[in-house]
Amino acid sequence: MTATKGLEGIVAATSSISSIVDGVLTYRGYDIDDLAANACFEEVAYLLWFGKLPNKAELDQLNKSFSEYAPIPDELIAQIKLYPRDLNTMAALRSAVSALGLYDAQAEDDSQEANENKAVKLQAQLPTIVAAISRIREGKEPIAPKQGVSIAENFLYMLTGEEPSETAVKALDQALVLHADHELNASTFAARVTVATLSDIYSGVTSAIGALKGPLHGGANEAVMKMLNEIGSKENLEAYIQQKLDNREKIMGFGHRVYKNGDPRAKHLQKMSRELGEQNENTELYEMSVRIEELITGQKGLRPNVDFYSASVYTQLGIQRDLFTPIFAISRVSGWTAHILEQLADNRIIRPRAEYTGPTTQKYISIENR
Ligand SMILES: CC(=O)SCCNC(=O)CCNC(=O)[C@H](O)C(C)(C)COP(=O)(O)OP(=O)(O)OC[C@H]1O[C@@H](n2cnc3c(N)ncnc32)[C@H](O)[C@@H]1OP(=O)(O)O
Ligand SMILES: O=C([O-])CC(=O)C(=O)O
Repeated sequence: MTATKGLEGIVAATSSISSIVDGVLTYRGYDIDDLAANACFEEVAYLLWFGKLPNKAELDQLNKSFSEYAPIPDELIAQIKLYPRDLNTMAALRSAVSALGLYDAQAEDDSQEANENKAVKLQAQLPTIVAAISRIREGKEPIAPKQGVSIAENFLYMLTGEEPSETAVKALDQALVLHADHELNASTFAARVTVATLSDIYSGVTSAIGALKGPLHGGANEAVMKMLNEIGSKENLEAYIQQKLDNREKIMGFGHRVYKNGDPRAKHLQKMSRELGEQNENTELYEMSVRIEELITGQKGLRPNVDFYSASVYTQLGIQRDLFTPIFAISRVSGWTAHILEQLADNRIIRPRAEYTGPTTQKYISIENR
């Protein structure tokens, strides 16, 4: 038995949700470029869960369910108020989603119907939880979700209590579409492993949030912004990057296990970053990002992934850095739950083997003789 480090190249599941073939990403057979240009996030969530684009009545019904489920239990808000103010937002989200399951009477109902309903609930409630965490840690009261508006608009509204601009809603909506699913990435795999033991959907999503938090995965978008902040201005950029390269440090937001010739989502986020900069009449963050890309691609041959330009996009939308990865989760919960449903529809426990490399033929030594 020989292990493959990081399971590189191992095909560990069949899936009909999303695919990456020759650098082209599709959700249920629809090219991500097509969806990014034309679909709203709610349609994409429906597509991921149910395998087809919704018609008008189906989308209206889904939006109605999102509005109905978006409020979170008062008990959960009370718990979030007990979290430390200097919390890590992803740790708080992980804890809150785990607790959310306690307040769902359907949590242990493992019928397909109940699980589909829980997927919709989780999608509706994650934005409310993230906005509540953000406000409560600043000593503010959470803002109740609005009825009848999109997930992107509602989230931005719940952060500040102000009506977001049409540009901001459109940009966030497109970012949500781009982040919704990505085949067997680490967090989705974690979700599938968890529910494959026939554990519940809240446990699966809690596992996934824990996996997404790390800087080698979803946490990279915050790490990119930290780097841009550390660089500070264009004048410092070349020396900063060169030093990182000389020290053989990783440059966050670059490289990918599957894409070796570029992540198809990055160009959309790059365009969004440029357009937001032009509208704000300040393109410095965008220009710095482009220069970093030139240097890293030029010297290392590495291309930006989805996390690289999302950092400057979210910052230009006025969103705080430590909400970037929670926003990723707000989108990806659609994909996680679609994969959970798919796993459960044809389940087998996921239990690979390990190649043992420890000592052998040891004999027990009594404690006095050690
Ligand atoms: C949503 C997402 O999860 S997208 C990914 C987000 N993560 C990041 O942006 C973090 C930075 N990137 C990385 O750490 C990696 O590229 C990963 C985790 C994305 C992929 O990891 P792997 O598939 O294991 O790639 P691996 O680490 O084998 O990279 C191959 C080589 O490129 C180097 N490399 C990969 N990414 C980077 C990077 N961002 N900066 C510098 N060097 C890098 C590696 O050090 C390795 O070099 P070596 O062969 O000399 O040791
Ligand atoms: O697929 C991966 O390994 C990481 C990624 O880009 C994602 O989850 O969107």
